[in-house]
Amino acid sequence: MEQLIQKAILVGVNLNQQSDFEYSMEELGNLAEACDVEVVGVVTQNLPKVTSSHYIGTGKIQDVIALMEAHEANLVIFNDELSPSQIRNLEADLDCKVIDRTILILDIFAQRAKTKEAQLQVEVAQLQYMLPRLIGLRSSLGRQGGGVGTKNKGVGETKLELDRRRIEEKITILNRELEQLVAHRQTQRKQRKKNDVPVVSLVGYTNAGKSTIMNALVEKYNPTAAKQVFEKDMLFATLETSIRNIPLPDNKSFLLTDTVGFVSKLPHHLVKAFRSTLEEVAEADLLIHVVDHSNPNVEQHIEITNNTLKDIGVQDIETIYAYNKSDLIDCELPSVQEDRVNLAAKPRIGIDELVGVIRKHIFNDYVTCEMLIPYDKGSLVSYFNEHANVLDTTYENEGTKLTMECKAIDAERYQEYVIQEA
Ligand SMILES: Nc1nc2c(ncn2[C@@H]2O[C@H](COP(=O)(O)OP(=O)(O)OP(=O)(O)O)[C@@H](O)[C@H]2O)c(=O)[nH]1
Repeated sequence: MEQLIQKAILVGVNLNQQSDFEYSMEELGNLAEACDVEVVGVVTQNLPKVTSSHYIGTGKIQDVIALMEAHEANLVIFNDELSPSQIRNLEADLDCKVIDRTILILDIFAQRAKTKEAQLQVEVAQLQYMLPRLIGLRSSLGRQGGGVGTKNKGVGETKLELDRRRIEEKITILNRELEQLVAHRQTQRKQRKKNDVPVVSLVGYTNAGKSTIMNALVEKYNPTAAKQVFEKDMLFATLETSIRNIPLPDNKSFLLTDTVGFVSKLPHHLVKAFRSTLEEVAEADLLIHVVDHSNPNVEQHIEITNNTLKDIGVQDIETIYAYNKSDLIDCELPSVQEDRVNLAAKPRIGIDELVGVIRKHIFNDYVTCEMLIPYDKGSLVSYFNEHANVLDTTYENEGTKLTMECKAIDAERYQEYVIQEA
């Protein structure tokens, strides 16, 4: 089927002079591009309060019509979530399809979802969004085909024909299917906890380079591991959580997880639907907050990520900052300052430095010590060989002498054998 080229006008209302308004419009443009929509014009309005019937004032509607005619646009995208009646009124006046930021993000997620779990999560979010809008949508069914792209494989015309009850039933069925998948993942997570391997989670704004950092670490420390994770220059390339083991040369290891990237105003239904995926982050021992150092909006990206983390209940987890893509700007590379590393994951610069900072955090409850363990306590030597980082073993008259980095708690427990502690 031939794909219609979508040319869009973006519309935003700056309520009470918000300081991040311009940035939020720029982000809307990026989201539209991620959906293969060409942005041909932008209309903005400063308002103390949006109008309940059309969101923007009548004069601005004329501006939108004029721009649409000048650029042959066939789509109008609003920067905020619209009510069903606003969409209906706007479509009647503008005589074209009108969508909002939420639908746009849901659309991108629908296109990107690859695993069964992500597909179910997106579908639930789409149906939840549609539910209160059903009445409004029925009257303009022909136009409101659930998003911008013909590629959208989520809620399409056929689904919109379902009545409210059938949609509710569908949501229940999907949630049940999801529960089973989630239960499986929770079992795996419990197992990991039991194994006592620290979990480190990559978080950050979409496209910051999380997957690239993961691939760089896997390539260096675990090259025989499963396939590389998907890295691509597009928003929300990663929607699913991938987990890789990172074994370090001194027998220590940690698990690294990569998950969905964030963007401002991430739709509420979507965050809710993805909660199970994001739970991985909530249970991490350490977060690596990845930022695109070359992006002029880096401060906003950090704030958006921190706010989203707060929304999903992730607080009080130790965090280090990875200023990625530092090759694209003029700065010292690599460099480490306390909990921050400047690196460039793509050309593989600063990976060791990042691992150094990770180590400092996750293995910081270890102490270096020497123990002299009597020969009749052979099982203790085996224990340390398994649970500590043994640097040297010698056999003395009185017993086995281990020089090692062990858990501080073990050094305390077996204090009677400690002959030297650093
Ligand atoms: N120049 C440069 N480009 C990089 C660097 N790291 C990543 N990139 C590029 O940035 C783009 C995004 O990288 P990803 O690793 O997919 O980003 P992500 O954070 O996983 O993205 P989402 O899945 O959208 O959350 C890709 O085109 C990468 O090749 C870097 O250090 N330098």
